[in-house]
Amino acid sequence: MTSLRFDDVACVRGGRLLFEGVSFALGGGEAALVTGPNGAGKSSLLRVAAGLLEATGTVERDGAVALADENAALDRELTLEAALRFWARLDRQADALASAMDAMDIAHLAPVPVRMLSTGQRKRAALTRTIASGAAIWLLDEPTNGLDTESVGRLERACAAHQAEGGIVVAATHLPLDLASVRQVPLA
Ligand SMILES: Nc1ncnc2c1ncn2[C@@H]1O[C@H](COP(=O)(O)OP(=O)(O)OP(=O)(O)O)[C@@H](O)[C@H]1O
Repeated sequence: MTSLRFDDVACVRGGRLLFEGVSFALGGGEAALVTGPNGAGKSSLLRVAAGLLEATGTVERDGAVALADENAALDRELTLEAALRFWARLDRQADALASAMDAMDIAHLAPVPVRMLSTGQRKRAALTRTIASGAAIWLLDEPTNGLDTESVGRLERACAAHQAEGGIVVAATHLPLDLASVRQVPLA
């Protein structure tokens, strides 16, 4: 059963305590919104959840994790489709790519080199990579940054579908994001 649990988690970065006493537990179908001012540690919390950053306390995850942050890691010289296909093959999810591209409405951008994409298009591409990953736990860092209203709706529907299939969504954001079965994780 997919799950993500933080119990009394604290994180120190650059000699500074970012957060402490963070506890929450998510099961399949549930979501969390991580909020707080600039520098509060939202991105750091997602990296802790992904196992990329050390913290004290207990972090338990059951399920594969996909982190969508500002580093989309898409080859700028490849076409969008080729860049996404590279990751989909590695994730053994080649069959999932077309529907993920449709979900974020980027199929028409398939032949465009990644370096020519606009900010919002690049963001939609990064989210497509997560949607196509097959991972049960999505960690989304400022996922609506740069997205137009329609794209925010598309992302919300993709999250709803993922949760309906038993997935978990954790989003760090300053902007509203409508997620089902959501709890707040405020960082001071
Ligand atoms: N590699 C690093 N080494 C040391 N300190 C870092 C490192 N990366 C980030 N920090 C610091 O950790 C703190 C929290 O950063 P983080 O990116 O997690 O905050 P955030 O809440 O996501 O901020 P924002 O709302 O601006 O995106 C900041 O003070 C930042 O300078």
